[in-house]
Amino acid sequence: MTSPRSTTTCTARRNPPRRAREPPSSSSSSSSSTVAVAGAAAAAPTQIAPFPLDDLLLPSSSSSFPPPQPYSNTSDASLNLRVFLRVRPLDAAPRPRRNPSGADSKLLRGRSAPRPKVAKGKSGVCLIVNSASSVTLSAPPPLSSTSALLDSKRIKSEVYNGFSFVFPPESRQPEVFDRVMDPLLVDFMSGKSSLLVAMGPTGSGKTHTMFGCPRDPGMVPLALKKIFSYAVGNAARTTDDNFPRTYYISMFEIYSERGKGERILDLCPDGVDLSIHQLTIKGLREVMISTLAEAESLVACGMLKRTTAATNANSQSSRSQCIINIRCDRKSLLDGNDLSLGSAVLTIADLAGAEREKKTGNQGSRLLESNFINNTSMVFGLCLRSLLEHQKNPRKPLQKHFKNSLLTRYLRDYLEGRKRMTLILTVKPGEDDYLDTSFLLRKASPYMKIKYSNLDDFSGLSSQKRSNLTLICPENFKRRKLNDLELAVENCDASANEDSRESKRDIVVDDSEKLQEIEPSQVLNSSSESLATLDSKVGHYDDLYAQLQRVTRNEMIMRNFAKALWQVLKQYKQKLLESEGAIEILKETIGKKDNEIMELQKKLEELSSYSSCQMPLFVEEFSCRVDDQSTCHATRPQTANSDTADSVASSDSRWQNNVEPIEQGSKNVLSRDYGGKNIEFGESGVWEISCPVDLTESANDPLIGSEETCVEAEGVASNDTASDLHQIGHKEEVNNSNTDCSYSLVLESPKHPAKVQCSERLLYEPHGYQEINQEHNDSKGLKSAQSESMCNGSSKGNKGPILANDSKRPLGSDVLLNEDPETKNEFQVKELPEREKHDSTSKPCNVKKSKRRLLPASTMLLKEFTGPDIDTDKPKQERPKASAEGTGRSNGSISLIRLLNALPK
Ligand SMILES: Nc1ncnc2c1ncn2[C@@H]1O[C@H](COP(=O)(O)OP(=O)(O)OP(=O)(O)O)[C@@H](O)[C@H]1O
Repeated sequence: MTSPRSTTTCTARRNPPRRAREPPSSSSSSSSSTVAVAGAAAAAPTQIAPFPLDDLLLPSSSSSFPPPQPYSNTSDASLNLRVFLRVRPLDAAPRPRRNPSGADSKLLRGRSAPRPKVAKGKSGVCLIVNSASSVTLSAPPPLSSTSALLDSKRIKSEVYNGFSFVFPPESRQPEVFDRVMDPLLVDFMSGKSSLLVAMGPTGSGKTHTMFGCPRDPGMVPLALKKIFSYAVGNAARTTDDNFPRTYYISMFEIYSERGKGERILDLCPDGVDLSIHQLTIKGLREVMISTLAEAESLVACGMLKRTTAATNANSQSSRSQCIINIRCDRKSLLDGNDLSLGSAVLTIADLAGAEREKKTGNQGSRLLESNFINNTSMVFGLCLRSLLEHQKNPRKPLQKHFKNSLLTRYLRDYLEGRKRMTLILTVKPGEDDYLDTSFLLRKASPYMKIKYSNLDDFSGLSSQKRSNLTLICPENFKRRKLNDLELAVENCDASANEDSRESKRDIVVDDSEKLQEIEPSQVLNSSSESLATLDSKVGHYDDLYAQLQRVTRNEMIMRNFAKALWQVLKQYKQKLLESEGAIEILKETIGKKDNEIMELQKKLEELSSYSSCQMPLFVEEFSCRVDDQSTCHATRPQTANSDTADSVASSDSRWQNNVEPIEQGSKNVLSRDYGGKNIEFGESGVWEISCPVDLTESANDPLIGSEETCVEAEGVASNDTASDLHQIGHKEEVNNSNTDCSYSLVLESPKHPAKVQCSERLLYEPHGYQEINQEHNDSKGLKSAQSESMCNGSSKGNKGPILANDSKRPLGSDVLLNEDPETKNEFQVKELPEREKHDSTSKPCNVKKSKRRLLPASTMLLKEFTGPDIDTDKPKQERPKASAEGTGRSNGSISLIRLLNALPK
């Protein structure tokens, strides 16, 4: 640590040294006191007399403002961030400075400082101070008629209020000091760290406010002056505070040279480039000061060293973020102990002002500096905005914007709300400055809503501790360990009463509330220890108390976390139980299904026993019986080569050809079509129609049983309807030998001829065909006619019209069979002209396809047996081919036989 005297001979690195001027004093008395202070301080030791808080709270002599109140004494526990606004005088145009010469002037090397451009004829203002906390910002009138039109809908003026105080242009530095700096000083001397930041566009007066000039000193010189004046004043007094304070100053700037990243420069004499680690800057010199003169000299050297340059907006524009730290350390020197009782730091930051390239006219490296300055300002604003949003909605995480610049990394504690900060915004009220001013006010005015409710930066002085023990927290207790503190307590109080100490420690550790109840006077009376010793003990109890609070807070956090974890585990357990219940139900269902499968397998095994039996031959039968007992009966014979699917197909065709009208007595069957499933009745009467089994359908799929039964009737006469043809009943017959089966309908056609669509498909495994016998049975006399099945060679694939030319038909009628190209199985039956001549009673009919398809129960049952492999709705071509092995019989067919046997007769 360099002594202050050695630092007075500093070497200005960048800016040439200014001519030292006597700092002006507000009054002659203060001036004389300053001199006296300097003289006294020169002879005084480095430790400065204690700082009485009461003196600070006295009305300020330099102004008529009410006495400053320390922020921490405000009744509002969650004090908002204080945001002051200072409006620069409009006519305080920056005076162009002479170009700094010499090697120190790196930034202005090789060119003269440009004169700031002063707008001509624009003397209007855009900012008006309404009250002590409110301003109105008005947009300047548009320059052209076009922009006037465009801007006509814009908001002309905005009111910003809620500022802690608005300093009008005519306000003086001491007024600003009283409002802004004095309360900070009170806190600072009370052991609380704080930060004052000046923000604003370039040339708005930040540096002027913070540092001022020798004739008009700013916040820093005035603060130093006040600190040392009180220190010296109290040194002459007798005071009960035996702990003198020591003050240190450190200064540094963060700058960017030619855009090569951020750098830190120690502004103290002989300072070098530094680096930042966490919140501390490695190698930063801290100069202990004991007099005001030393402090002012040190600050002046630092300001001369600071990087500045001339721009169009400011002849001496700051090109870096400048930070000054004033630290107050308090130590106990009693009993030979050198024990730090805590320290507070007052940080003052003068940020470089945001710049617009258009205004500053910066180019080259100056433009790169502008980028760095604007970027830092933006990051600083982002940090505050994030803090505000986080406080509004704690679910929003506090963004880590501070990582993006060295300045914000250094000020992290303040930007995350752990330490108190004060903002002073500086603006220019000119119309030309409207954009800059508007931007700053819009961005920074919301920061007033930032609250300080959880500060962890309290370091105590003895007087403060005695009055409010619960608020005291050491400045740097984070860096201390509990064991060290206990050891320090023992060292500093070797002569203290052991019992008293133990009891106090127990009080602190066991019950913090009891500690608050201890009156310092009682402690003093009951103990022979000196006040200083007691204070040191209390300070260490505070450390313990802080540790205790931290442990308690951690315990609460862990407890809440455990509770939440327990709830989650309970929910998982409940879900697990539900899943186990569902698994049990599924197991039961599976067991039932297994039983059913077992039963079905047994049935199938029984059915498979039929496989050894000889499969009866196909019998296709068509019978049509009328009410007068006459029966038309057609039987298809078994063909010789019916073991194959082709033979079945051919037999199908023959059967189609075999469809013919049958005339029986007065009842005339005009036509019937097994394949087309159309039967037309020429006259009224009661008809029983027995639809035979369509064995041809079974040819391709032996697994399919009774496929469908469609019955539809409608009258053919013009006025008839389907209701004229009544279905009286039906029956299904299957003989015991399973060789034939039929589905019979009893229909009544009382008035007019009608047509009936009727079909039943019972699918057997093809085995063979018998000869077809057509019989006509009549109760009065048996008329039988046998005919061979006719095959005109058309197969299933034959799509052309088929002329049924069966010479052996009883009535010798020709029927034209048109194969439906879609289904290939349904045919339309039309009578030939010869048939019309032959039968005068016949009428042409309009054959319509069946529109209603009914699945018989047997089909559905068969589906149940055989499963999804059987799909009767599929076209025949898609079904699996039947096994050509005529001897074998599939399970489906066997199941079908059993089903048919089970049908009610
Ligand atoms: N309140 C004021 N009263 C009188 N003069 C002022 C006031 N504020 C600023 N000025 C003058 O305006 C000029 C620019 O001020 P200053 O250098 O402080 O601006 P700045 O905001 O620090 O700019 P930059 O960000 O570029 O450093 C200075 O010459 C200063 O004397």
